[in-house]
Amino acid sequence: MSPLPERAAPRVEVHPDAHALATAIAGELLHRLSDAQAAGRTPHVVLTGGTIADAMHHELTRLAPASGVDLGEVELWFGDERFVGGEDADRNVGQVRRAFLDPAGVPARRVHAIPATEDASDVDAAAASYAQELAEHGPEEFDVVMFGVGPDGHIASLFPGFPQLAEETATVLGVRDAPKPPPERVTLTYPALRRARAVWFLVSGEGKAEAVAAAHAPGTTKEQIPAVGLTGTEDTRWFLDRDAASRL
Ligand SMILES: O=C(O)[C@H](O)[C@@H](O)[C@H](O)[C@H](O)COP(=O)(O)O
Repeated sequence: MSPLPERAAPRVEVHPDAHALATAIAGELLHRLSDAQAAGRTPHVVLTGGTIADAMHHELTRLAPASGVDLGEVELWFGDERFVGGEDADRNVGQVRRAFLDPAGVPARRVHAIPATEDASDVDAAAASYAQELAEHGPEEFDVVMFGVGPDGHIASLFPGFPQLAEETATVLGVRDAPKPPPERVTLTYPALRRARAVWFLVSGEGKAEAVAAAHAPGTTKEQIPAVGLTGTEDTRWFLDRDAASRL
C-alpha cells in the first residue's frame, strides 16, 4: 500500500430535517458515482446501517433511475456488521437489501456482505474472511465511505475506549461486548476506512447533537469520539439535520 495522501478538512452541511438530509446525501452519492464512472472507474462504496442511512437508501432507490448511474458497475462494501444469522433482521446488509439493493436491482455479485454466523465460526474468523475479500477485491481507495454516528460518537463498530481504535495493521476486526446490542460484531478499522476519497458522516436528531459538538470541539480524541479519527483525501463532510447541528 502506498503512503497516505493529504486529507480534506471536515466540512459541515446542515439540512432542515431528516428527509431533506436523506435526499441530499443520496443525490450527492449519485453524483460521485456518476463522476467516477465517467472517469472510467468502477466506484467502491462503504455502506452503513442505521435510521438515517435507511432513509437515504430509499432515496437512492428513488433517484437512481434518473441519475444515469449504472448500478451494475458499483462495488458495495460494509463498514461493519452485527454477527448474527444471515436472515436476522439485525443485519445491516438485510436492511440495505430491502431499501435499496433489491428494489434498485443491484446485482448480487457487486455486494460484499460481511459473513454471518452460519458462514464463520466466530467474529475473528468472520473478520479474517472479510479482510481477505477486501485484499483480493477491494480498491486502493474507496470512492465514498459513509457512517452513521451513535450518541456516544461511535462509527461502524468502533466504540469509545475499545481496543479496535488502536489497530494500525489489520483492516477488519471482530468485536465482543459491544456496548450497543448485539454484542458481537465485525468492523472495518481505521487503516481500511481512511483509504477514502470521501468520508461522510450521516447524522440526524437531537440525540446526536452532543456527540456532533464533541467531535468538532478542539482537543477531542478518537478514543473519546471515534468519528474524530477519519477524513477523506478529497472530501470530509458531516451531513446533519438542524437537530443534530443544534449544539455546534
Ligand atoms: O451498529 C449499530 O448498532 C448501528 O447501526 C449504529 O452504528 C448506527 O449506525 C448509529 O447508531 C446511527 O444510527 P441511527 O441513524 O439509527 O441513529
